[in-house]
Amino acid sequence: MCQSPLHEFIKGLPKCEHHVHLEGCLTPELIFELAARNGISLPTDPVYTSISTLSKRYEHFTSLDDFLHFYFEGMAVLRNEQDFADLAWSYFQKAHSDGVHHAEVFFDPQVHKDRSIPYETIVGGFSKGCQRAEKELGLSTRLILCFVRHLPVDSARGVYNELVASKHFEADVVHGLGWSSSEVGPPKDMFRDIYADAKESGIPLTAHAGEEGDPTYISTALELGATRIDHGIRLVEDEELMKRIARQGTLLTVCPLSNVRLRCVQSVKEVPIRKFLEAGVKFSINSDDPAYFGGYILDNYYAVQEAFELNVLEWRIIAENSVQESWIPDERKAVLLEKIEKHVKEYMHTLSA
Ligand code: HPA
Ligand SMILES: [Zn+2]
Repeated sequence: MCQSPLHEFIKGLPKCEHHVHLEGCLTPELIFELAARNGISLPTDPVYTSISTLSKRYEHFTSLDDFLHFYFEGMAVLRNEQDFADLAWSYFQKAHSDGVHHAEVFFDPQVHKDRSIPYETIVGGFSKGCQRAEKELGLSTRLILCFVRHLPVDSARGVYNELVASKHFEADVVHGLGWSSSEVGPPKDMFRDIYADAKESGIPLTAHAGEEGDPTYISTALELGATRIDHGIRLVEDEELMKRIARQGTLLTVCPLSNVRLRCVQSVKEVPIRKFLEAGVKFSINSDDPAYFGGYILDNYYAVQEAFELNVLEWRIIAENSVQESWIPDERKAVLLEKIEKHVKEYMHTLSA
């Protein structure tokens, strides 16, 4: 629990989330529920004995790849369109209660297609969840199709071709592309050709880089056309690149609790929040895979507050940058900026009352 006097202010602060994997919202409870619903046997590994043994295992990831093993294994319980819709809806409800007004969410179609789930089932289910969140919770949402670096490029190309054929980008069903999964190992620029095609079609591009990998992973992502960087914490190791990112206004989508769980840092205090603020680097604070990393977006905001004791002005900058760099029309940005201003004013008023 956050002990800061700003606790209530942070809770009510209008938030945008830009870095959350819908499959990373698959809690142990939901894994067991969907396995039963779909008649799927869970792996024989004893960690799948119960919800609590599985939850306990999540507290001891040794690296990104150690986590990814469980993340990809857990997804096997998702079979039908309704499973995907229910998973997305479970995330949006939680995000809404944490003060999220706009959410840009990743999904990994290659991994599901690898298990013979059709592209239409995956996108159909997740977009149903998005539509429900827009209608019932008033959130704006964006689906970001994420390529994975541990599978062959041909598999990514196959999914990209399905996106093009479905016209889901033109129809506002899928709004952007990203890449994720194992960072160090596969070629840094493995999606060069796909990103070049997507850029030509005007599709917004982001990329996981600088999480475990050094800053050259970030510069490669920028070279390939990414206009946003997911994680990016190792940017601080390259002064010049950091200045360039600040100058360009490129957003980093930082995930503090993820960085601790995956041992990229030892504690949230090591996440370069202060350095980014001082260097004028824009960033948002996000949950990444909340079902695996011990917290949703508000837990990440609280963890940052405990570690850095930010003031109201600093939180306002973070919240406003999160809106400004969202992939939404200017009218929606104006609505969200106004909500932030109102929230700050009301807080200041309570202080002076
Ligand atoms: O944090 C992450 N990094 C890379 N790939 C991922 N896929 C889900 N979460 C992550
Ligand atoms: Zn991620």
